[in-house]
Amino acid sequence: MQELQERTKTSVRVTEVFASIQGETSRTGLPTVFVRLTGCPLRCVWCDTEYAFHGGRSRDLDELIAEVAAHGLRHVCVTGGEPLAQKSCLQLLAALCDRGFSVSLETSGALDISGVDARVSRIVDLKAPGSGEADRNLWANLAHLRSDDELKIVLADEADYAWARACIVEHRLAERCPVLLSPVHGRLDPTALAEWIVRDRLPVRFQTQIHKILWLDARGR
Ligand SMILES: C[S@@+](CC[C@H](N)C(=O)[O-])C[C@H]1O[C@@H](n2cnc3c(N)ncnc32)[C@H](O)[C@@H]1O
Ligand SMILES: Nc1nc2[nH]cc(C(=O)O)c2c(=O)[nH]1
Ligand code: SF4
Ligand SMILES: [Mg+2]
Repeated sequence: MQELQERTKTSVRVTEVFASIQGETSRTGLPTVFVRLTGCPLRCVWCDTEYAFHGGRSRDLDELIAEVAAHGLRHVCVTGGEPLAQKSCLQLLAALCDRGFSVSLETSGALDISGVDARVSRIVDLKAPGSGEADRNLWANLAHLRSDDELKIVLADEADYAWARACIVEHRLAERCPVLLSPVHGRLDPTALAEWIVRDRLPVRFQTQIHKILWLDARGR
């Protein structure tokens, strides 16, 4: 019996668990526990989290949730790597919701979001051409978005901005959920992006990664 229980225990591969200030999305500024899952099938050229592509440690779900709870915070952000690349991520998200946490998920937009627990706020990236991964966008995800989800487009240059603007019109993105536009850190001038958004009266929210103002590119922050 003991042996059977061991075998049926759910596990998930994790790179790091840490407490920080949420640096992105409309939850920006909230003290949050981050659970960074290992592995990603994409290779965005500007990715700031390449250290999560490999390695990590296989963690039992109950034990992982106990570690999250020990931080004593209400908000939890599951990210990666690409969290949805591991099937057990869906169980992790549901279990965190069951435990009463307010949960957000950061996902690339290349994997199906339809199986994610409805209590989770899903932050879905649309990959612009400058990422090198625009072919991976799963456009069918758009139909699953709810008002408490968010779309995020990270922009490397003005061509990416023009692409994002066209997408917003063509796919009526702003009618589905809030849309965030973010500069690639250290590459696109945030002021230029802010000015384009105001100039074009774009129905989006400008964001930058505030954790990089606070802690630069430190890991686990
Ligand atoms: C590291 S990813 C992990 C989650 C998922 N794989 C994704 O791409 O959404 C978390 C967020 O960081 C953003 N990001 C990664 N590198 C960045 C950079 N250099 N500048 C700005 N945002 C970046 C991604 O676009 C994504 O929104
Ligand atoms: N402080 C902080 N906020 C974040 N929001 C989303 C992050 C991510 O890597 O997905 C992140 C991160 O890595 N650090
Ligand atoms: S999908 Fe996310 S984790 Fe994967 S390479 Fe792109 S930004 Fe990095
Ligand atoms: Mg990050």
